[in-house]
Amino acid sequence: MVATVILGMLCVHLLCFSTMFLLISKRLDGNRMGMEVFALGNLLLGVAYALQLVGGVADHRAIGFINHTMTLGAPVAYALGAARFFNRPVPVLRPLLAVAGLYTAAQLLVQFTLGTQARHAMLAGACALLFLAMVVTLLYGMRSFAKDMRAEMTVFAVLIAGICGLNAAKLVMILHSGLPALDMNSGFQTVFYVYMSFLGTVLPPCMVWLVLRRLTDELRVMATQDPLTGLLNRRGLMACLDMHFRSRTAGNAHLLIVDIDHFKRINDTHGHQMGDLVLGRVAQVLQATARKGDPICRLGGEEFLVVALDIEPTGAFQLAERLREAISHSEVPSISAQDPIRCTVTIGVSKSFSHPQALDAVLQQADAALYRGKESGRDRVESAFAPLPLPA
Ligand SMILES: Nc1nc2c(ncn2[C@@H]2O[C@H](COP(=O)(O)OP(=O)(O)OP(=O)(O)O)[C@@H](O)[C@H]2O)c(=O)[nH]1
Repeated sequence: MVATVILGMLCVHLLCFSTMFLLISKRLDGNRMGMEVFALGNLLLGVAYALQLVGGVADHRAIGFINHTMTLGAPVAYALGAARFFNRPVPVLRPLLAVAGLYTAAQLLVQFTLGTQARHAMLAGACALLFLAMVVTLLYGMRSFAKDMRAEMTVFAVLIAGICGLNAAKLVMILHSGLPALDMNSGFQTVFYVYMSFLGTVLPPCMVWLVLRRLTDELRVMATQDPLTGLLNRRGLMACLDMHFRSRTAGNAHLLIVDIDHFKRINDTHGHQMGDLVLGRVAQVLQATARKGDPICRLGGEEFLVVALDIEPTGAFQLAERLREAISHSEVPSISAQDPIRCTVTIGVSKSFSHPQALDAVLQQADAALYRGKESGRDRVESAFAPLPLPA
């Protein structure tokens, strides 16, 4: 009786959360993060349990076969949904239909050769294996594709290991005691459905949490990154500097403004699309040439900022020279099969600074130096401090 009531509540739970997942997936235009597939998984399991309530556990009519196929289809759907959550573009309907077809055929074969007991044992065994595969994938994911979600993956692995163990126990009990092991009044069935009900309550909020995490991570990136070049934007740079100067050991920094020369001419001659490629190339060269860890940002248009951290004025000037030279030697293949495009940059270097609030002041210094560089003929480095002799 207890297990039957729990099963009924579990049905309602699964179907309600199926609707909720579907609504969430409709709101997630573009990347649905697999929510529509999780909705399908819940629907399959909810309907399977509803059929079980109607026909009884050991039903060997058509309804029992459909129930088993749907029960097995649910974890397959969850696994496909998880793959989509981790950006694997897996198909859903075809694999599910294939599993349904194959499993129904296997059920018919087992039923007519070995009987109902073997068919139930097969379901418990297949579910245990599927859940075991999920636990292994989750443990592997913690070390590879889901490194940033270790805590969440651990929770999922522990919860799914529980249902894997219960299915394995069910298999052993069916093989040992036959169909009476499936009696809804038995202690085992009560434990089984209490645990399933616990999963049905705990897992959906965990799923919603994962989606929320993904969305907030994406928002954070969008708020701090320049979409064209993937470099930081001004807000991202401020956050980086805040973090850097919070450290007690942080030394002085210098700000470099890098401005592409005659960029308007590149746009006018080769088109805006080519101009965008040049911006991307300059961004790559800056990243490859500057020291690892030095924040680089696109200020807007054809202006970039590089913050050289923990550096003396001579070093900052030398870095600016290195950047200027690397950019003047780099090429962007032309879309229209003409000669590759080259560009030069003029760089203004600020005086040293040691706190993030100085950003506006050092920007002005570097900007004034940049202006002098443009006035003096471009493709050069100017600094806000006294000219330094460059090493031979
Ligand atoms: N392709 C492309 N062009 C942009 C973008 N943002 C700004 N621009 C263009 O960049 C050009 C900047 O021109 P100017 O400010 O006159 O500078 P410049 O031609 O590089 O001249 P100097 O800096 O004096 O050497 C303008 O034509 C803008 O339309 C962008 O995201 N993509």
